[in-house]
Amino acid sequence: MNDDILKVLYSREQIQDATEKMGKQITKDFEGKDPLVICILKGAAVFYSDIVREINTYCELDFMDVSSYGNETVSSGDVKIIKDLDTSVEGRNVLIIEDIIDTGRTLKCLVDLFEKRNAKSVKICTLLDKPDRRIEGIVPDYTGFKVPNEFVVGFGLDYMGHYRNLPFVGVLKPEIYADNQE
Ligand SMILES: O=P(O)(O)OC[C@H]1O[C@H](OP(=O)(O)OP(=O)(O)O)[C@H](O)[C@@H]1O
Ligand code: HPA
Ligand SMILES: [Mg+2]
Repeated sequence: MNDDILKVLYSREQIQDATEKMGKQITKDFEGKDPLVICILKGAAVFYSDIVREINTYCELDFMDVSSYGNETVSSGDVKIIKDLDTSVEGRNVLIIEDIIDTGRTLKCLVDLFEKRNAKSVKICTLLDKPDRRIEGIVPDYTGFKVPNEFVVGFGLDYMGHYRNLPFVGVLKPEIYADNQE
């Protein structure tokens, strides 16, 4: 698996530092607000487990599974809810945790949904932001790194279901993508 990586963009240590910084700020901003901290599966799972342990105030955790990429490197634009929240967002301060904002379609759909469900506030924390590819006007409140316009994998992010377990964020060798384009 490691042989498929062309280059590492963000190491485990760099991600850890960024996560600690974001956690400190989130702790300050959400003190006394008892936020509902939502993990957007599957991509955010790895980052989520780290960031929630840096939030040093009362909060509740919940999970939602949405998907728009399937096995492609380009969003289908069709955001499907595979598993909804167990908790009501009505009157709650919501903090969405994502691995990456790319076109912004996933988050636009989620922010609209939580506003329609009468959340008190909706904020976004993302490990990675790829602003060059934005279609929807989504701006995160907490960002780990701005990434160049490349398809990245690792730390929760997949290509065809693989590489989520890499402990860093990197770029695959071009032949890996080419091998899958028939
Ligand atoms: O800004 P966008 O263009 O919408 O892309 C970002 C979304 O795409 C990926 O999820 P995906 O739909 O691939 O599902 P996954 O999290 O299960 O991998 C990623 O985890 C984000 O949720
Ligand atoms: O660059 C990416 N990598 C993996 N999954 C993604 N989903 C949106 N953008 C990406
Ligand atoms: Mg996702």
